[in-house]
Order: sequence, then C-alpha cells, then structure tokens
Amino acid sequence: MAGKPGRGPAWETAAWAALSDEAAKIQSDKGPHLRDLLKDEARCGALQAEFDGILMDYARQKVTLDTRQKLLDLADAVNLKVQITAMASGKFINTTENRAVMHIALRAPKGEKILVGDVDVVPEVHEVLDRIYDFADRVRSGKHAGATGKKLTNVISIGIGGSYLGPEFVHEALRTDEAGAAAAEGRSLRFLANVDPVDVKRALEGLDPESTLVVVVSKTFTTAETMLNARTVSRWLEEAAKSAGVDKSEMIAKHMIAVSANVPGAQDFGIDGDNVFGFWDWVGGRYSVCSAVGVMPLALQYGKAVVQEFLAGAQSMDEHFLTAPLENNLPVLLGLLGVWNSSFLGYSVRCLLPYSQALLRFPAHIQQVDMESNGKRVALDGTELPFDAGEINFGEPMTNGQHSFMQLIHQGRVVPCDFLGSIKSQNPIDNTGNGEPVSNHDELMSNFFAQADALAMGKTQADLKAEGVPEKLWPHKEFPGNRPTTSILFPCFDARRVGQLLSLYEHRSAVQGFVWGINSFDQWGVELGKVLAKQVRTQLQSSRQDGAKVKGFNPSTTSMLERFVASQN
Ligand SMILES: O=P(O)(O)OC[C@H]1O[C@H](O)[C@H](O)[C@@H](O)[C@@H]1O
Repeated sequence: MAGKPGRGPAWETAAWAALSDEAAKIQSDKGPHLRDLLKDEARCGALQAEFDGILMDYARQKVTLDTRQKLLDLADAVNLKVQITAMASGKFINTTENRAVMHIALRAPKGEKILVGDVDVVPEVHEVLDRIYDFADRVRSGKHAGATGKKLTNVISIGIGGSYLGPEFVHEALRTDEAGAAAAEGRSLRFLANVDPVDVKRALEGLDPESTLVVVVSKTFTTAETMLNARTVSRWLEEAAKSAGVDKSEMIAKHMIAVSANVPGAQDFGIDGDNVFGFWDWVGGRYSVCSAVGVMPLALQYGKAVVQEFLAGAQSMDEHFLTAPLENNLPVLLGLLGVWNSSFLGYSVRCLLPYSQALLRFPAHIQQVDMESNGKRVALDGTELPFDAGEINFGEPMTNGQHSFMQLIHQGRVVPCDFLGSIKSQNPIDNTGNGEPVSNHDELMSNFFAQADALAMGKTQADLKAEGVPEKLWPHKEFPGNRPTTSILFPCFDARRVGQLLSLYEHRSAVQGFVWGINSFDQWGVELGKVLAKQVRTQLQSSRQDGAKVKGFNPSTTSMLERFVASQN
C-alpha cells in the first residue's frame, strides 16, 4: 500500500501491543532492577553484539532477552529489512521530495553497481572523488597556488547545518589522530557557519588571505547564511587583491571553490565551473559528509589516503548494516533500543557521551542527523502519529559532562545514555613510571566503565546506613539506579573507525524512522522560520533606509522591532 512500506503502521501491530505490555511490566514496582538484571551472566553475555572489533554492550538497557525478541518482532512486523533494502537499492523512499536516499553510494568502492532509477551512480561518485583528490593534491603540493604565488595552506569551509556539522566533527576527530596530524602538518582548516558577524571575525582572525583557500559548501547554494558569509569573505579576498595589486577575478578564481548539488547556482555566484564539485539530490544535507561536502575540506587538510580510510570505514559499517542478521546488527540494535526507550518507556531525551576529546563535535553532528531526521509528527501517508517520534539528543565529551549535567542523569530525570569509548588513545600518556597509578587513558576509561555501572546499580539507603552516613542525608545521597545505558567500545578512533562511527549513527536514525513509519529524510520544519525571516529582513531594510514604520507583525514582535530599529547597530 502506497506510503506504508511495512505491513501497516507499527503502532497497530501485535508486536507493538506486546511491547506496550512488556514496558508496563518492566516499569512497574515489581519490574526488575538493573542491579538484579546485571547479576545474570547469561543475559549479560547475550546482550552484547560485535562487529569488526567494535563491542556494543547493552546489558544496562532495561531489557530482558524476551524484550529483545519482542523488539525484533516489531522490526519484522514493520518489514524493517525490506525498508533497509529499499533505501540501499535506490528506491525513492523520501516520498515528500520524490528522492532516493543513497548516502551509502558515496562510500561504495569503485566497480560496485548501485542504481538510482536506472543509473549506476558509483562511476559518478568516483569521478567527483578523483577530481577532489586531484585538486586537493595540487593545493597541498603548491601546484595550485594563490593569486600572489603563495602556497594555500589555510582553508575556510563556509557552510551551515549538514554542510558544516559532519565535516567539522570528522575534522576534530582526525586532528589529533597520528596519521591525521602527520598528513595535516603545516596546514589549517576552519569553519564559518553562523551568519552572526562575530563568527566571521573568529574564522578570519589571524589569517593571511593570500594563503587562504575558501570552500563554499551548500547543497542548494541558496542558504541565506552561507551566501552572506560567502559574499563577506569574497570581499575580504578582493580587498587583499587590491592591496597586493592583483586582479580581483584572479583572486576569486584561485582562492574560492564550491561544493554544491546546484552547480549552475555556484557558477552564477562567480565560481569557475572547474572549481565546482558536485553531488546529487539523493544525498540529504545531514547525510552528506562522505560527498564533496566533507571530502573536499578533509582531503585538503588530510590528503587522499586518510580520507580513503575514513570512507572505507563508513563503507564497512554500511555492509554490516545491510548484511548482518538483525539480532547482531549494531545500527539496528541501537535504533530498536531508541524506539524502546522513547516510545515504550517514555524517555524522550538521550545523551551521547564520547570518552574522547577528539569526538568533541560528534554530539552536535548527531543532533542534526537524528533530530532533523526523526523530529516528525506524521506518518508517511500524512496521518498524525499517535505518539511523539524523535528524541532530544545532547551530549559532551567526557569526563567533562560528569562535572556538569550528569547530576541530573544520576538523581534527576532518567536519560538513556550512549557511552562511547576506545581501547587505545589517540595520544597515549603514561606516567606510571613517575608514580601515577595508571596511564592517562586508563584514568579516562575508568570513568567510562564506572559511570555506566553507577547509573545502572545506584546506591540504596541501606548502603548509606552501612557507610555510617547520617540519616537525614540518606534521601539526598541515595541513587535510584536502574538508569539505562549502552556502552560501545571501539579499538581506537582513527580515520577508519571514525567512518564506522558516522555510518553507525546515520543508520541508527534511519532504523528508528523506519520503525516509526515516518519520512526521516525530509526537513520541512525548517522552512517556516526562513520565510518569516524574509519578512523581517524586508522591514529592517525599509526602516533603516527610509525610516519606514514597523507594520504587519503582531504587537509583541512590533514592539521588539521598534526598539531594535530605534538605534543603529
Ligand atoms: O547545504 P545547504 O543547502 O546550504 O543547506 C544547509 C542546511 O540548511 C537547511 O535549512 C536544512 O535545515 C539543513 O538540512 C541543511 O543541511
């Protein structure tokens, strides 16, 4: 039936009803506590899954083996496997925009065949990749130099949302990786996203325009913020051209390139067609890290070899997602647990806790991937959902979060967490020879293991009594525990593993959307604000230029606007 790729809405299936009953049991006073569930060795052994050395332990989720089976039954009831295959085989599953969803093709190896409609897209993908590698190589070697002959050692990538967050996450992740750092020696990569002019100051501070290459990244090449920032930075380049006595157009030709699915739009902006690197409408903005959007800035900074490792990592996780049985499939399990926690146990927030400073921007990227994908209110056929889809995502690198928001997660609201850690550090420091009890990474990871157990086990008033804590403090010092978490242990975070992590979380969101029966690949919810901003912009222009009265807004906005235009900024 059109618009319903499963066997009917998930919430009308017997599997959904069975999970609702299961949730009522688990959440009741008589339901099991994680403290007890964690005593069960067989259960702990069974609630682990592994792929390529990545261990996912979900024994600290409020599930029994029976719950897991019921979640897998739900996956079956909504034809999850069929929906995954439909995505991977280029079906136009983004029905409101009539598009395929093929970010998987961006990391497919040469020679693989992936059809979108009746076109095999892999050759086009590799043609663009080869152009990027070639261009990046020429910049890195100095063959493509700036207008005054200087080597282009600095890159500013201008873009917002999906044209910014993913590339920045990967850049931060590779910055301190050994191979990444070696490949990036002598180079810098910065991002300019916000339309706030303060971000322009931060991005340009201390940069020499003569040695700076600007990459304008925008799928549509119409995004207001990116276009204004691109114009602002092109003026900065033109000023520099004037001072250096070189031609303005020469400066733009040598120092400005674009990444876009709208190649004519980029050319109209004034960027030479040879310097425009394309991608396709079947790549959603938030899923575009492995297109030219991410590959261009990353190849400039880290070179081809590192980027290829990253893409190969993402591809290996894609392969696992498409082929592993659902009960051992990491993205599927993560997605099903997300559905369980939010739709059945009622936890609408989740927290991403990377025990790695290099994953500093991972939560911000996944915030967009997940919240823009699954923050929807209707099913594919337009009927209103009888539950809230989507989850609120937030997070910070750890152990920093332990000293700020973790209080709430231990003793306030229940917020399921994903703990992400690695066996090896990107920067091992070992002063055990100088009296430190453990290496610095072991110290970090002590917290990774301890926090998850603290959340699961808690601490009872009986424990406090035994410790001799004064009775009046017992309620304050009690930890209820029974707070669900998943721990994912990676061997390390190098380029390949970062690619795997990216793909893992992209597919997690897709799985949840497939189960909920929504379109995870459109984002109409961002449009209204853009339209209203246009009206305000027109008002500001006429008020500033002609002293026009503020009109056409509600009284609240009118009074704020009047105050705003009363003085120049
Ligand atoms: O890449 P662009 O076309 O400039 O779009 C940048 C971003 O803005 C839009 O408003 C959407 O919310 C995002 O999904 C998109 O990634």
